[in-house]
Amino acid sequence: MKKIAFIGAGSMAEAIIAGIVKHEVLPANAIYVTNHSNKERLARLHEQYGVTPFRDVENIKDVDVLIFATKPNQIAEVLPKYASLTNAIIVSVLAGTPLATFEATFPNQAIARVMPNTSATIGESASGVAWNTKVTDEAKRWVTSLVEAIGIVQEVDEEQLHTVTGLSGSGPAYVYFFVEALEAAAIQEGLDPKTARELAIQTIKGAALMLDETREEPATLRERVTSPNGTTAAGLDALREHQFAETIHACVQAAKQRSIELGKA
Ligand SMILES: NC(=O)C1=CN([C@@H]2O[C@H](COP(=O)(O)OP(=O)(O)OC[C@H]3O[C@@H](n4cnc5c(N)ncnc54)[C@H](O)[C@@H]3O)[C@@H](O)[C@H]2O)C=CC1
Ligand SMILES: O=C(O)[C@@H]1CCC=N1
Repeated sequence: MKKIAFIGAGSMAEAIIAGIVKHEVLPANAIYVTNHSNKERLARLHEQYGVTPFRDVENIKDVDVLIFATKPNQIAEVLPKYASLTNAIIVSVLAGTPLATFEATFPNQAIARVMPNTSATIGESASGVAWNTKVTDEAKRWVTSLVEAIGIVQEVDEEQLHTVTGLSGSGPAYVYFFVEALEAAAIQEGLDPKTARELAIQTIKGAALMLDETREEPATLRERVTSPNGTTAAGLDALREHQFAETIHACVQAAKQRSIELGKA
């Protein structure tokens, strides 16, 4: 039986654990998890998902896949503790941090850099993956099956992971921010909060499902909503006047740039 271990038990680790457990990729007790010091959080993860908390590397010496999910600035302190686990496939979900950082500790091992997002919680992550040169077909298959359990995955060059982070790693937050703004605007323009929330959620959900299920061009779907000289045209004109596309470009570029900086820290 395969055994995997998470080093770091924060939002991203929990989202991946939730997805893996829900899709029964592995028995929950074959998923080991540790964190810096928060015992209550590990106990809660055990209660909620059935995963196995651990403190000592001895408990996971036969682990098949080791998933690093600490913050980028915590990894230097963490890596030496796991240097003895030379049989494990290494997976990192850290933003920015290059494969080379992991290769310094695990020079002969298969290593995958994965950039998931928190929609992994419900099996809807949009993930990117890049591999090191030591990766075998079997390791690729294994990591891919884990990442597919939490959503879809696109293979990219390592350098492109910075852009993937700016698009889909951080992307859920942009969508939530958009919904916050949409709701606030609707409330200011006369709706009550509950009605604004329900309509905003269903609008995002319906539009996302239309994109996914019809596979039509976003521009085609947009045009179908937009009657000549109608309400949507007026709304879109206001977005253009306020530099919507330029704002989104600045957003993705800033997140990409921050990923590059995190990788150099
Ligand atoms: N939150 C998100 O949406 C996404 C996060 N990521 C990446 O995932 C990683 C984790 O992010 P979050 O879960 O949001 O952070 P977080 O702060 O919630 O979790 C970090 C975890 O690392 C643990 N940790 C710190 N030092 C440790 C040590 N010495 N030994 C063992 N565990 C230690 C902490 O106790 C905590 O459980 C980051 O590198 C981030 O770039 C990637 C994609 C999306
Ligand atoms: O904000 C961050 O740095 C992490 C990486 C991608 C999403 N959250």
